[in-house]
Amino acid sequence: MGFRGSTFSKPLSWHQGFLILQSCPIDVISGTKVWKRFPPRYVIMGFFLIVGIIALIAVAVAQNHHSTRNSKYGIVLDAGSSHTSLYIYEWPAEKENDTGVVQQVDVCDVEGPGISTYANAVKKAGYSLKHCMDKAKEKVPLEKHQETPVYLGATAGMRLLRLANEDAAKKVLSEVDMTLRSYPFNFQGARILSGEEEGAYGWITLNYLLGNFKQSVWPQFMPRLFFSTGTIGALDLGGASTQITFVPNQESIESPEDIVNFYLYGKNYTVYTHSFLCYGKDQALRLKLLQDSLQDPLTSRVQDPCFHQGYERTIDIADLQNKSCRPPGFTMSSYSLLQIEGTGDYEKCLASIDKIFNTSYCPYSSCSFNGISLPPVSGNFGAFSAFYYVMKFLNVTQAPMDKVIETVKIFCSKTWNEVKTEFPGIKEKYLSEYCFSGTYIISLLNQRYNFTKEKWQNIHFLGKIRNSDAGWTLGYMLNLTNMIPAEQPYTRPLSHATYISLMAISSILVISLFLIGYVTFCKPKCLKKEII
Ligand SMILES: Nc1nc2c(ncn2[C@@H]2O[C@H](COP(=O)(O)OP(=O)(O)OP(=O)(O)O)[C@@H](O)[C@H]2O)c(=O)[nH]1
Ligand SMILES: [Ca+2]
Repeated sequence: MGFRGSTFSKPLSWHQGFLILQSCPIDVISGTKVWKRFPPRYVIMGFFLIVGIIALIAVAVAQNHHSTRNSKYGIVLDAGSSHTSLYIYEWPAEKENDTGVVQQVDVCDVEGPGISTYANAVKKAGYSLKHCMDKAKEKVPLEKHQETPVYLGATAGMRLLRLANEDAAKKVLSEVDMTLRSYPFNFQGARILSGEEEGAYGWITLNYLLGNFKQSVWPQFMPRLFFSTGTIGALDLGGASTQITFVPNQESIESPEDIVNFYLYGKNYTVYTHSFLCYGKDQALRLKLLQDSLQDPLTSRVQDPCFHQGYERTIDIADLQNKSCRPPGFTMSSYSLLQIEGTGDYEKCLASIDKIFNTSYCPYSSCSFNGISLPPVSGNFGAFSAFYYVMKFLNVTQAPMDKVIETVKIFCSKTWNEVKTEFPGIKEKYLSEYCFSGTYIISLLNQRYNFTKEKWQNIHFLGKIRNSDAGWTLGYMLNLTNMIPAEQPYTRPLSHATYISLMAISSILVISLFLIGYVTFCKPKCLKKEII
């Protein structure tokens, strides 16, 4: 490759060569091809700019590359009434106290039912967890095993077992404890959460993942009206219990036993939370079936509007008459099997569901049901677990309340054959109960919690937030690992990535402006004879 332009009568010094490259247009000849003429200084500018951008991208990538080297892990097992799930969380060790840095990296659903069903075969309770624990050993780097905390929290299923048979509950927990202790992690215990804990930790999870606890530094310079530092309420529908948790207007709080006070990131939160045992989706259905069977204690055949026309189910009454969850006015029935025949009628289903709630008395200015105080619901809510599974199936997670009611009404009126044909891949246990579940959710949210048509629009049905499942487990771990500081940790106004990017952009701008200014204002003359 050679250069053709001004002819050189004698060898050039490097300085003259540099001046030539800078100042006069030359032809770049490659082989026999003469490339387009263009001013070399633009070549130099472009070259430096490209090099600069590549360097900056490399810095940004290197800077943000998340190596597991400084990562920490935590494992939480959610031993629910219907099933157990194992969650693995990871976070950068150096950022422990920031909000929103912990993220869920894996979830394993344990095969089989919840651990409370192993009351008569306690060994299976521990054994059932092995597969997921073995997977966790592979997922968490070997060198981190010893420092990784493991927690098991059991919820309403075990609360009911403890009520019915405390000794069996203890045996199940000790089997689970023994199994988890046999793994190389830092086991921190297996215990039954209270309903209030389950509600409160679910609220913490939602607001942590949404970054609502972070008191942004900007409001100190900007009026608060530009930045909402509010929190979002939490609605959890499990199999055996349901929780409602939110920050109400302070003057509307009337039942101190439903209040939890948090001091997080330098701010006080007075949170209302209540857990309704026996009002999770599965137990509510059992309450309704028991209630229906009382209509005529002598007959064992019941027409049920919450199941589709043509659907039949035979239920063992003994199974229904779980000692802990019973409807008001319950009496033992004289027969052992209950035959259900579906009739598929939303309005009648709603009416039969109403009967499992006692709304005849309220010792407060406002109640949800069964004499429990409920301050007026206000603000945004995240609704997860079965609230989400059911609304997602019915495809109404974003729909207004009227549309939800219309959809459930139409779905309930379908015959069982139509439903099975339309949804061939759905588990029959779930598919047969969506009519009941959808109606139950409407009854609970609209009639019991008084989410009016307007307030319904503030309910966000969600399964995950930024890849982490909504639920109590993350909040539980954050609390037990002290990753939610009472005081607001010092945070720079800009995140590190934003700072680097801004620096990079301004450097490119400065360099470009300099080069443009140089090219524009000190136009070099073409090389005079005398330089050569
Ligand atoms: N339709 C549907 N239902 C589901 C799914 N997963 C769980 N469920 C049901 O939804 C209900 C709530 O599920 P979970 O939130 O896991 O309930 P849980 O934690 O076992 O119950 P609690 O101990 O009361 O919290 C139960 O009746 C489950 O059987 C799903 O993917 N689809
Ligand atoms: Ca649950």
